[in-house]
Amino acid sequence: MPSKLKERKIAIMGYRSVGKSSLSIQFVEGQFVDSYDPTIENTFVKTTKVSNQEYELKLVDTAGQDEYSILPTHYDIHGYVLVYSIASPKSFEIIQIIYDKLLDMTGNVHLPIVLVGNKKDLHMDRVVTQEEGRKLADSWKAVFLEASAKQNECVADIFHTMLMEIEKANNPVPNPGPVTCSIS
Ligand SMILES: Nc1nc2c(ncn2[C@@H]2O[C@H](COP(=O)(O)OP(=O)(O)OP(=O)(O)O)[C@@H](O)[C@H]2O)c(=O)[nH]1
Repeated sequence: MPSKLKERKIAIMGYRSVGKSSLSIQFVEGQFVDSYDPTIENTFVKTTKVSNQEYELKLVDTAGQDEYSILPTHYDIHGYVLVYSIASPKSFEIIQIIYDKLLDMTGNVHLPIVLVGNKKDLHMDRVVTQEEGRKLADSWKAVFLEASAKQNECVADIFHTMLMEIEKANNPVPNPGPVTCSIS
């Protein structure tokens, strides 16, 4: 018997211009837009299936944050996708500040988080190594992925992994197995 549709809300956070909107649009609409249009706040909705469970996924694409930003408050967020660009050291610095603020804001010691190093297609401009990203995610006990919204690499994995992390947080069960794009 098919299980009931579950509703899940995910916030996508990170420094300006790291590709939060591009990842959302790639996942929801299957396209990449090369122009840059700063986001105020946008919500995307998509139904998707993971491990035989149907989800209605609401993606809250937030306005880019910096070290001085007050994080947007939503009380019904199930998980957080934290994005930096592998070509921007500043965005990697900021993601750590955002993480600290998130823990402060929610009062939780552990949140379902997927850390994403986006723009992995920009090989020549890489300044944040895979190792640095993985280490940071390990320190948070979060999942780490590198992705490219431009080349649609590992984009669906981000959101599917996020849903699995939320499931795990809600009812700890044995790990369903590795995801192709996760780096551990
Ligand atoms: N090469 C490359 N460029 C990307 C990728 N993802 C996004 N971009 C580009 O980076 C710029 C910023 O992308 P956005 O998706 O608007 O970034 P954002 O994080 O939503 O930006 P804010 O709304 O300011 O927070 C745009 O010019 C995109 O085309 C990627 O994977 N590879």
